[in-house]
Amino acid sequence: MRLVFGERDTPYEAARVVVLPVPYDLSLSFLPGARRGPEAILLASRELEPFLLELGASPEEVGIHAAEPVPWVAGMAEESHRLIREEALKHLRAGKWVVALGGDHSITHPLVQAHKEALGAFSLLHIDAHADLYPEWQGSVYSHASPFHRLLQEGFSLAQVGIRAMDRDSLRLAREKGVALFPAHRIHREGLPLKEILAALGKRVYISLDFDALDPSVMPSVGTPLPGGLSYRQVVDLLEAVFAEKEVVGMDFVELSPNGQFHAEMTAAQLVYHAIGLKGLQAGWLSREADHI
Ligand SMILES: N=C(N)NCCCCNCCCN
Ligand SMILES: [Mn+2]
Ligand SMILES: [Mn+2]
Repeated sequence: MRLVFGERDTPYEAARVVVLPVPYDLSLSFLPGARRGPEAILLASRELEPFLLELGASPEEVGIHAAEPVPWVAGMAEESHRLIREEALKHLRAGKWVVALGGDHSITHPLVQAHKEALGAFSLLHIDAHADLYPEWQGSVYSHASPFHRLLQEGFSLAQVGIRAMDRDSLRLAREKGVALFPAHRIHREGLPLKEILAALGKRVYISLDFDALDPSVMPSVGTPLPGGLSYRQVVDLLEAVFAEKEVVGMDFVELSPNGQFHAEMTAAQLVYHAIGLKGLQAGWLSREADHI
C-alpha cells in the first residue's frame, strides 16, 4: 500500500508540493533506524487535523503528493546520493516544491545540489543539535556528520540554529567561512534572535531541519539525542519568521528514528504539515481564513 501524506493525496500533475520519502540511513554514527522515519511521518500524518488552527488554513489545499520512496544501494553511499539527487531534480524540474523526509542527514547534500541545479543560488538555514561540519566521520565523507562541510566547500552560505555539539575544528571552519552560528545555549539565555537570523540569510533559502534540534523531551526519537534542545514553539516561530520574509526554495526533515514513542512521530508530522502551510501562505497558494484566531 502506497503511503500518502495526510488524508488526501493529490494526483501528481495537480500537486504543488511533493513529499519525497528518502529512507537512506547508511551514514548514521550512533543509534540506527532513521530509514523508518519517512514511513512513520506519513503514517502519523493521517491523524493530523487538516485545518491548521494556528495558520487559519488547511495546508492540504495546496495539493500534496507523496512520491515513491527514493531507492538506495546497500553499501554504496555515492550511488545512493546520486539517486537522491536525480529523483529530487525530476520533481523540481516538474515545478514541484519538494519536502524531503529522511533518512539520515547525509541526504541534504544531494538534495541541495539538486535544488541548486534546478533553481539557482540560495542560502542555507540549518536547524540542528549538531553542526555536521566534519570533513568526514568514521572514514566517510558521506557521513551524516559531514553534509555542511561539503556544502561550505561548494560555496554555500550557511546559518546554523540550535547547535549544541561541534568540535573545535568545526568551530574554526565555521568562523573561517563566515557561518552565522546561533547556538542553543545563547537562544535559551537571550531568546530566539529572529532579526539576526533573517539578516544572515539571503532572499532565497533552503531549510534543513534535523529533528534532534528539538529537545529530547519533545523529540526523543532521534539517533543522537542531546539535552538543551529547542522547544516546538521556538522551531515553529523560527519557521514562521523565515517563511514570512524569504522565498523558501525547499526543505528537508531528517533523522527521525522511530522508537515506539508515537508523540514524537506526531510532532514530526505536525511540523512538516505546518511548514507546508507556511509555504502555501508565502507562495499565495493559501490564504488565512477570515476567522483566523
Ligand atoms: N548526529 C550527528 N551529526 N552526530 C555526529 C556524530 C559525530 C561526532 N560525535 C562525536 C563523538 C565523540 N565521541
Ligand atoms: Mn544533523
Ligand atoms: Mn543532529
